[in-house]
Amino acid sequence: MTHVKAGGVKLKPEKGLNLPDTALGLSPLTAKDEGDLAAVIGNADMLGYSFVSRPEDLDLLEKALGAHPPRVEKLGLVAKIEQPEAVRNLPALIARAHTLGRPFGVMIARGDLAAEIGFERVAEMQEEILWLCEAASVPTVWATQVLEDLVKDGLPSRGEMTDAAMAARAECVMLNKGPAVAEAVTLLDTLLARMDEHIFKKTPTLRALKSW
Ligand SMILES: Nc1ncnc2c1ncn2[C@@H]1O[C@H](COP(=O)(O)OP(=O)(O)O)[C@@H](O)[C@H]1O
Ligand SMILES: C=C(OP(=O)(O)O)C(=O)O
Repeated sequence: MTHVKAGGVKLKPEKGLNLPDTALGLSPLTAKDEGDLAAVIGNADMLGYSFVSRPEDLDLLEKALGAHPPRVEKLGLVAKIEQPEAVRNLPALIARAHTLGRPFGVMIARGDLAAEIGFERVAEMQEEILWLCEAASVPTVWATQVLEDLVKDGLPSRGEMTDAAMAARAECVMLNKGPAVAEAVTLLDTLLARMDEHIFKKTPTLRALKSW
């Protein structure tokens, strides 16, 4: 441990650990995930795939889904982009996803992404993900800590209002759970409607892409 808030913090149980400089060689599809697939297929409209980083990861999931015939074409797939490798491989991931014949989207999973690439690089990588996805007509989800102070404590910070408004550049926004999540939905609705009149997506400078 090299850095901690003044006064210290308690590590909560079952928290994940990120080891950004280590190739863990973990599969993004665990035995538990495979066991849960039947319930997902039976109940959900889409499936969020955490720590997907290579096109082969998509094949792995597709194969596991194939074990539950008939094929559910309509089950959407959302690739949660949370590692530098996933940003680097995003064009290949999108190309492979387009062969699968199911709705496909990308989540900018800023929680793990920040832990993996460093907080100071998140905005930059977020841009890169938005550019690539716009070019490929892949819908994006602006996720993690959106209006977090409002959702948790009932009052938004100034900074998070701007972040939430900028979410208009994605096709979808994810809110995390909390007591004031209903207020956040109402506020987001207003904010995004205002931004709709204001901007259309983004104006990329199309600099050379380099995720890491
Ligand atoms: N580099 C990695 N770091 C952490 N988890 C990984 C990694 N690669 C694959 N995984 C898999 O992803 C799972 C974590 O998924 P999950 O907890 O759903 O993540 P999220 O934070 O996106 O919700 C782990 O069970 C693990 O098997
Ligand atoms: C969306 C994310 O994952 P989780 O589902 O763990 O919040 C994230 O890491 O930002």
